[in-house]
Amino acid sequence: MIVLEHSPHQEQFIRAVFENAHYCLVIVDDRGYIIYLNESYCRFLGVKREEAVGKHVTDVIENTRMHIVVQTGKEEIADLQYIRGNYMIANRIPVWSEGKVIGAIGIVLYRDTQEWMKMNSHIKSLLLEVEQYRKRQKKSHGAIYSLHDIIAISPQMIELKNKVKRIAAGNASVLITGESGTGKELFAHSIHQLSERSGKPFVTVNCAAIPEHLMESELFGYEPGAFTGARKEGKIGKFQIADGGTIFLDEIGDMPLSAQVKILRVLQDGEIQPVGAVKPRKVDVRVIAATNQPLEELVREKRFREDLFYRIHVIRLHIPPLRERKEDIRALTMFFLHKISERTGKRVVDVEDSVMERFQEYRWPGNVRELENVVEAAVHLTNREIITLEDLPEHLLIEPVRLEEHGNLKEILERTERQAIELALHKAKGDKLKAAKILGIGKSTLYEKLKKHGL
Ligand SMILES: Nc1ncnc2c1ncn2[C@@H]1O[C@H](COP(=O)(O)OP(=O)(O)OP(=O)(O)O)[C@@H](O)[C@H]1O
Repeated sequence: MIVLEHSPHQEQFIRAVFENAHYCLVIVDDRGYIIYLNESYCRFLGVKREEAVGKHVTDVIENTRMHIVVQTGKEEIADLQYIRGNYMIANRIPVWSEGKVIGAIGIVLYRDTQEWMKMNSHIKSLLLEVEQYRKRQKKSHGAIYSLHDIIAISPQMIELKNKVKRIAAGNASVLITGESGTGKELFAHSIHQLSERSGKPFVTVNCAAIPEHLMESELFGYEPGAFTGARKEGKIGKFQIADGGTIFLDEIGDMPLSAQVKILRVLQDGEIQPVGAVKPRKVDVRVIAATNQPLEELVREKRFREDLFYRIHVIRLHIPPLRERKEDIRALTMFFLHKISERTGKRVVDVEDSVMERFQEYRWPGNVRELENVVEAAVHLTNREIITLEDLPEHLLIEPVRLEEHGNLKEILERTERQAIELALHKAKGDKLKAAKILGIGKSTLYEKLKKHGL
């Protein structure tokens, strides 16, 4: 710059550096939001500059690590990055000011020459081979979901996804709370995927599924001959398998108190002590825990250690139940329809308006998992391309009245009448005459009521 100040062509030089056609350039701020993307990169990614600037870099560039570089402050030189079907070479350089990282510059080199193509295909075949090994390894100890797999339209969920982007890099423990089936596991995977630990193991432990007397050896392993009945060669615990990566303690509310003390020790000192070992061992593991139980209550009842509770909920992500984010229902339904149709090869493309209305009213006690199961069952049941009320399970059509929610008696009666008609139509497989018979009313009364309820 100092040199350029003396040049009458300063602007042209700067433009040539920034907009050079041979490389792609991106600049992000300290939170990973794009503040500049050069024309080559826009063209390469197929995005408009005005749309990309201001977005989080992970929303625009595949497999980027720019948001991690601004967190770690460490430059990454000549890193292989897979973008749009090709391996590129990326340099990511943090920019510092007054002792703080204020952003980062990313440069992706690509030249459309035969040479590069040759090298690219060579790298591709090598990496394909590596990928096979990785996949095998990941199946047992890897995160398979990323933030892209979390379908979200509601502001609460979009905010949660943004929060994940902010907290993924770093080592702070995360506590994910929410009812069963809300997507806690998906979020845990995504945090790991977005973190600098993503190349290392992601190990899941379902605390509710392990009997209390086996918990310690499962988590921390044991030494050869540690106890009678132990394996001769000893056993490696989940914390050791996860070393360098992340451990996901699902259903942590079910963790016995004896194991809780030991987890506290890992969090405080980074040490584990396998059963029967004389000396502790160092491990570097990030802990993500999830629960659908009110941990605060368990703490009050002395079933969960208070000190551990504070340690694990450095960052808390609360995933709201589906009934509190109704905007997501349509998007999730369409997503599952598409996924299940593809898997089963049965073409089902939409749901009727009445089905969507029912989905919006239903309380979804099993949350997204229940919605997925309902859509799956309906796809199997239907013989049309559009799901109708007849394809839904009965319990979805008639729901118990909750006084506090469903208004006065007139409203409750109206609602119950509508549900009874829907159920009768369901049982009669859409045959209105039959449905009227089931309900013990005349055909014309049924037509009147159908009209009244907009069915
Ligand atoms: N926002 C979402 N987008 C796409 N799929 C989702 C979403 N939320 C949940 N799912 C799907 O719903 C199912 C349940 O999700 P998940 O296992 O993450 O829930 P959970 O909260 O961990 O449940 P539990 O407490 O019972 O373990 C999974 O099949 C998951 O893929």
